Amino acid sequence: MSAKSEMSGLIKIASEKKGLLTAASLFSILSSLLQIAPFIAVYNIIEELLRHAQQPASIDKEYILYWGIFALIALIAALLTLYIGVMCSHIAAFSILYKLRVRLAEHVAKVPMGYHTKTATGELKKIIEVSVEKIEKFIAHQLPDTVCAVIMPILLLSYLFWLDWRLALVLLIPIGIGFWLQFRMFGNVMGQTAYREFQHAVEEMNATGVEYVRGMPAVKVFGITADSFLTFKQAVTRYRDISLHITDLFKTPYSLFSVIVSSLFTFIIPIGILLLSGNSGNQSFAITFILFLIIAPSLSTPLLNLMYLGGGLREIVEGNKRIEAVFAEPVVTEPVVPQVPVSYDIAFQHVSFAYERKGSKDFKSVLQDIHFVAKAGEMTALVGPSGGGKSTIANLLLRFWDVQEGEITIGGVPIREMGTNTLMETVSFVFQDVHLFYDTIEANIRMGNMTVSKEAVIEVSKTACCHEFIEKLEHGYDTKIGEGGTYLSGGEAQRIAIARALLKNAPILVLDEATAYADAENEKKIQQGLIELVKGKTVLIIAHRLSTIRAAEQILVVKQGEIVEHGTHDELRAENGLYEQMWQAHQSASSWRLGAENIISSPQVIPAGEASR
Ligand SMILES: Nc1ncnc2c1ncn2[C@@H]1O[C@H](COP(=O)(O)OP(=O)(O)OP(=O)(O)O)[C@@H](O)[C@H]1O
Repeated sequence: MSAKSEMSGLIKIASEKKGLLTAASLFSILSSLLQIAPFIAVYNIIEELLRHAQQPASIDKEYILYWGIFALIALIAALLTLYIGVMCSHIAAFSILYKLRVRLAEHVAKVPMGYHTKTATGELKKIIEVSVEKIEKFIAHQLPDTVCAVIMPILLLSYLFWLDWRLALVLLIPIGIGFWLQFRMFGNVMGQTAYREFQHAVEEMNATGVEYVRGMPAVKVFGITADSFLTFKQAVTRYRDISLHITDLFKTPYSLFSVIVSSLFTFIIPIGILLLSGNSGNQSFAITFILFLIIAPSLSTPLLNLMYLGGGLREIVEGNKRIEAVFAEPVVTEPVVPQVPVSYDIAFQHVSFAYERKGSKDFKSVLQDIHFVAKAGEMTALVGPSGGGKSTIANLLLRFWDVQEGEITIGGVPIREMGTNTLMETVSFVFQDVHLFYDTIEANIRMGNMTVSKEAVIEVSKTACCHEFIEKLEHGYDTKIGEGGTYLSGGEAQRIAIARALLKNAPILVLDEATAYADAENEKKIQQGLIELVKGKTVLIIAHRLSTIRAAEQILVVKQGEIVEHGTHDELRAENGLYEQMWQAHQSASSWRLGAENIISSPQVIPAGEASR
């Protein structure tokens, strides 16, 4: 991407508040102009002092006072206009930021859910927080600062040219060298690549640092061989190497630039003395020369600022690219006239699906020709080895991704024709990894249905076997999750999620390893409650513990993206195929885990994948 098109994205964002930003720039220029005024005052004061150097008594004190007051007023006005300019740019920045964040959040809510599984939450959080914050830096600071850094030297140089073109011309030499050095640092491909690599190294180090801290238990157990430790170590080493490379690359141009730009007056001293020596009686030239010596250092500040702005700009451009990448994610297509199903059979019709590999246009085929009907009012179970594609089948029902081949229908209506809202109202989902919000337990359960009574909340909680432990908490249903040390175990969180899904009372219920964390006793209780509550609903259940789906009207055995067997528990056992092997492994694992007596009727955890191997 060219620098021009990189910048155009930022300019487009900034143009949303064109009026305010134009005002900010105008005030910035005005402030730059007013900052020159004290130099004019100094020039006139020095001139008056030198003119009467032989007879100090004849110095026009009023004249000096006049220019003194002029300089003071100009300085106050410069500060005031700078303040107004900064206010305008900040108001513009924060309202743009607000809109940008809202637009991002709205867009993120509209992209297929699959996007959230491939994009790490931390990455998205960083884009919404950090990258957007950088836009603030650009609009509120960079834009007015750049205007100032460009306009101020132009105005000063014009004034100096007007005073004495020969000395001003000499000043252009170091300034020209300065710009050339700037270009060498940030403008050329090598500098840009190095800077981009440096940015990536910083991000990688931050990300792996977080991972390292999160994975501390594994690091403690596996020590320096723990993956997160090694990756973090590599990231730190890479950061060191690229920092050294950048330092090496920039050390000469950076030092030269700083030295040259900070000592502009050293360039005019020899020329000034030369001109003065050939013109020793010219007092007015002497004053001009002094003024040049005073003004030249003030040219350094905006020029040095330009250099820092150049470096900062790259960071902002990179941040903006990330924001644009989020906006470029296609949203779920919504039908023009959404259809509402009247019955709730789920049908997968010759569905094939492949995941897009991250960062490439390659696809990884995961499901091939999946064809089945999950009848309304019945329980359909998906079982099979790990990685076979069970969760993918369940996720496709919620349009996490759209299928590449075939069709998924509910009550005969293709899910693409239903509209997201109708689909979400029709299907209730309990994931293996539950997310609970930082809110009360009751609010977390009510998410599924805001209008029901407290009694109904308690009722579903009893069914999901969470009422008992909620009652034991200090504030019962009003306990805020995550506050005052209230943290729930995986099993407890899952039971709350089941209660939430039950309260939603949607005609279709999908349970993806919903009771995986429950102990055998609780699982049995939840099952009994569920049997009552799911009567009349279409249930799609994924379970590794085969005992939990024994009663399902239909069991589909999924292996390597295909349905290899289907039938009831008894039919599948009679087939003597993969299901029977899994069942046998499951049975022996249960007796091995629990002992020969089989104290609890429901067997213990053993992943089907392991069992089938
Ligand atoms: N978001 C994703 N992007 C790319 N590949 C994925 C994604 N999710 C799953 N896969 C891959 O798709 C295949 C099927 O995964 P899926 O989770 O559907 O299997 P599963 O049968 O539910 O497994 P398990 O029983 O272990 O939960 C696996 O090879 C997995 O690596």
